[in-house]
Order: sequence, then structure tokens, then C-alpha cells
Amino acid sequence: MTVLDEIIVGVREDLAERERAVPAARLAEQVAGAPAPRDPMPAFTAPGVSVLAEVKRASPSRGDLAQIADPAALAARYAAGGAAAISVLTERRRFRGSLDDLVSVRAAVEVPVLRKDFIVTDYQLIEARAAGADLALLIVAALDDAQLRDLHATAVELGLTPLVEVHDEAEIERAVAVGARLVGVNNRNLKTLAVDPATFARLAPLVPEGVCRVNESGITGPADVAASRAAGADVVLVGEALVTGDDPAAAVQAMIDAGR
Ligand SMILES: O=P(O)(O)OC[C@@H](O)[C@@H](O)c1c[nH]c2ccccc12
Repeated sequence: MTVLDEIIVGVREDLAERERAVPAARLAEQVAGAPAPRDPMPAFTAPGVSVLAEVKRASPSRGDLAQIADPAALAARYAAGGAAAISVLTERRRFRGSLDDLVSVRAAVEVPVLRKDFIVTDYQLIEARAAGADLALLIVAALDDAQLRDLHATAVELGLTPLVEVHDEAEIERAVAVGARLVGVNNRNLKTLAVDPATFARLAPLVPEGVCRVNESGITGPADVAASRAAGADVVLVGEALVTGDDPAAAVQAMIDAGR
């Protein structure tokens, strides 16, 4: 089993528990009462590189990164620094996140919020929207073609903007085939956790014109953002460098300046 497979086993167990506790019909009612989805695309496609700043306590590769007792306060600092959107890891076992984190972040900022998780069923998308999410991550490596197509369609129907994550050439083709408008190239291979920072530059030219490109993982500071821009990135997704630094607002600001 790959690391990705192991993570998904745990995700499915937690999901089964939530499905028992909250029937899909009740979630659907919550969706009706959720705040209207925010559209990230105008900011993402504006000139320069947008920063998608992540609330990330821990990861399977790095272990504990930061306590983050108040995710809403951290997200507010990201927004103050000019972050175009906020990513919230909601996976519990390996990343120590939760949907409660997402709810509090969404209430604290005016920018769109991404549910960052290992989404394998419609239920998780409905949950995301019920919690106020504006975007949802779909990891191509975790899904077969039918799942990817169906989840992408469901996300769009719910008003969520899908961020479709790829790691190689074949996955880009699969993302494009389902009509992805926002494609994230993860420099980290989720099957082995190895990071190759050259992945984005290699794959970005294969993403069709008009599709928004996100450079994900391993971005350590402004120099990496300038390089991302040169390689064709519209957006950078940054976690570790922001949660381990001491001034998240200034760190976001410096990255935006470097991407101009
Ligand atoms: O902390 P970093 O290296 O800045 O990476 C952030 C983000 O790209 C990473 O958290 C991520 C990208 N894709 C994922 C899928 C699942 C979990 C996590 C991720």
C-alpha cells in the first residue's frame, strides 16, 4: 500500500462515523443555509502570483509543524498579508485538522476557503459546502476516472470550485478531460511523500491555455515564488513555510511582492 492508500483507509473510517452521525439529508439542509460560495477565480487569474495560504498543523512527512490553537486568527493574518484564499487541512489523523477549523476560518476572513482533504465521496463535498467551503481539493491520484468525473460535477453543482491536483503528465490529461479550470501541480508525490521542486516547471507547460495553474508544496519563500512565476504559476499553495515562520502576514506579503 502507498502512503496515499493508507491515508485514505483512515479517511474512509472517519467518514463512515460521520455518515452515521449526520445523514446526508440533514447535511443537504445545512447546505441550503450555508453562506453563498465565494469565487476565487478573479483573484487567481489577476496579474502576478496569488498566494493560497494553508492552515496546516502537521503532515505525514514532517510530523508536527505548529500548534495553531486559533486557526481563525492565523487565517486573518494571512488575509491581512494579502492572501487570495485560505486552504484549511481538514484531515484529522495525519494532519490534525477538522471541519470545525474550516468553519471558524470561513467566519474570520472575506476571501474564499479551500477544503483540503482526501475527498472520495459526494458526502465530503456536501459537508464541505455545509461548512462554508468555497473550493474543494480533488486529488487525481486518489480517484478513478468515473469518481473524478462525478466528484468534479458534484462540486460544480454545489457551487464549489474544484482544485484538481496532479503529479504527472497522465494525471494532467485526466484533469483536463473532466473540464478542470483550476489545476494544482503537487511537487510532492503522495504515494511516497518525496518532493521534487522541479515537478511544477516540468508539467506547467502541459496545462492548456486558459486553465489556472497552482504550484503546490515545497515553496519556502519569495525566491521560490519568483521562480514559480517564471515557470507559469498563477497561484502558489504554501503551508509549512507560513505556519513555521513568526510573521505570517509579512511572509505572505513578501511572497506576493516577489510574484509581481
Ligand atoms: O507545506 P507545503 O510544503 O508548503 O505544502 C502545502 C500543500 O501543497 C500541501 O499541504 C499539499 C498539497 N497537496 C496536498 C494533498 C493532501 C495533503 C496536503 C497537500
